[in-house]
Amino acid sequence: MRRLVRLAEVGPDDTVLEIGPGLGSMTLGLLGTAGAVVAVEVDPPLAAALPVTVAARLPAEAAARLHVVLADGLRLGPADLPAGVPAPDVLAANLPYNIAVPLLLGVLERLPSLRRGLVMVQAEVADRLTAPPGSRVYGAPSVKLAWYARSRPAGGVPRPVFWPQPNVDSGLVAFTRRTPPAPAELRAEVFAAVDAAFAQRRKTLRTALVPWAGSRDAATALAEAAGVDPGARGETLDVEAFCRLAAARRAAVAEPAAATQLAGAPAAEPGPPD
Ligand SMILES: C[S@@+](CC[C@H](N)C(=O)[O-])C[C@H]1O[C@@H](n2cnc3c(N)ncnc32)[C@H](O)[C@@H]1O
Repeated sequence: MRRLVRLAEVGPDDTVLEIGPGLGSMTLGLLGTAGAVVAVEVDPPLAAALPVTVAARLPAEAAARLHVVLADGLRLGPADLPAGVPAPDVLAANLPYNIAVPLLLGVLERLPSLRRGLVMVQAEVADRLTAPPGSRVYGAPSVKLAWYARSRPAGGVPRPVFWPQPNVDSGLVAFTRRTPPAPAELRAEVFAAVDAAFAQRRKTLRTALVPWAGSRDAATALAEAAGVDPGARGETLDVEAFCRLAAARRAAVAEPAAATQLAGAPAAEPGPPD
């Protein structure tokens, strides 16, 4: 946990968002350097115990920089953040592993103040989140994270450093927010194309995109309009190519002739990112 805190490189100008502080081992470290820590805990007894733990171990000045929020990180939005505290610019967290991907993508979507972060997740999830196109583990989480941020693996965390020892390995993911590769209003359509492409990842785009495009012909036409080989698989496409696919579909739906071809294709509804 000390390594995570050190690698997060937080300073007195940073407000750190920690999701799932649990017993507070990481919170204590973060309070050593951060200007403020907003710790979001869903479990009421743990949320109540955290300020007590911190007050018992740190000087009052440091304890005063902790702001505990009793909330579900999966629904966390700006309205849940403490008043009078600068909005968090850094996410530093040992995320609950079973919901790490939707937690990460969700806070990047709903909290635009987050500029960078370092999270600990299950090792396989770290590999998937940071995988480049063409990699065996590249998938929907990789593309969706690439919409929001540049990411990189920041090292593995072997089981024996934990007590009790978990039955999975852990990995760190560092990220820095980027300007999204397409306008925000296209995000749901891009993610719908991504979900379709990876729902059948061994299939070519002309087949895998049928549920999204409406038909095989429409999927082929959209891929060609986007400058993408319809015979390629989704795992070869970067986020920019998925943006071109989504833009092609938007354009086709807006055009009556193409809309006829695309009849029956479900429109992407704005929704949660994962
Ligand atoms: C330190 S994290 C995860 C630890 C470890 N990586 C794992 O997955 O087992 C565990 C903490 O996250 C909290 N937690 C779980 N789900 C949460 C959620 N949706 N929002 C905020 N906190 C959550 C739990 O109550 C617990 O205190």
